[in-house]
Amino acid sequence: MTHRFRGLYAITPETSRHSTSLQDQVAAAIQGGARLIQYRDKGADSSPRRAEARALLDVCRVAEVPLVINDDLDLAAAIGADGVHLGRDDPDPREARQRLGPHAIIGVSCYDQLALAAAAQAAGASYAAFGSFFPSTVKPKAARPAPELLTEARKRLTIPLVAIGGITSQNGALLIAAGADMLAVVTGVFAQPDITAAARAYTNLFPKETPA
Ligand SMILES: Cc1ncc(COP(=O)(O)OP(=O)(O)O)c(N)n1
Ligand SMILES: Cc1ncsc1CCOP(=O)(O)O
Ligand SMILES: [Mg+2]
Repeated sequence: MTHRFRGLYAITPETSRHSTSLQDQVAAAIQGGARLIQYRDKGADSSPRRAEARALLDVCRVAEVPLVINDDLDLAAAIGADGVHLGRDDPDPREARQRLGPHAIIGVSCYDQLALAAAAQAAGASYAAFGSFFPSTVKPKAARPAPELLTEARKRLTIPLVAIGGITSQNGALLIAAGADMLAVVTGVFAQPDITAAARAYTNLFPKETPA
């Protein structure tokens, strides 16, 4: 069986609200092999966000690809999403685990800090995310770890490792070689004219797993 946390992790862009179009974009990313989808909307307006998240959950359920909600534990619980991604300004991972249950995906941002990742693992996180490894227009002020952080994290942690930030299909391979299980990407997938082809280019960076 292919590992659940291996491959492209596609994170939705913040665009004007056209939920049909966002659904189509996510479907295209899944078509290109995305293994995990995150709905990331930093807007304050919770009502359209709920509708959009529900619509994406429909797409993800049909494709049997998990949907994670960024920041908003209440929204994740309300729509029955597969999990939530939490950063330093977000709810505690222990609370999320309690609310969403033992099988939920609880992702935690660890920036450039191994200590945060160790704490996240102890708190029941499903994966630890590090980055931004490269300059990102989505989060220009993010911490900038070296890829070697992934190698160190691999030695110290047992949970899967997600790399994020300015990742392209050219620079992604070095992060996988350093220890990343997943590449989390916004621009390199969703700002491209052919989303499926763009997603496929990341998917192809991961060696195909042969059935046992
Ligand atoms: C997979 C993944 N990694 C990191 C982040 C960033 O989370 P956070 O630091 O909470 O910042 P916002 O995304 O909420 O602006 C993420 N969303 N996903
Ligand atoms: C949410 C987030 N956290 C660190 S970098 C980043 C944005 C990633 O977007 P992109 O893949 O376009 O650089
Ligand atoms: Mg956050």
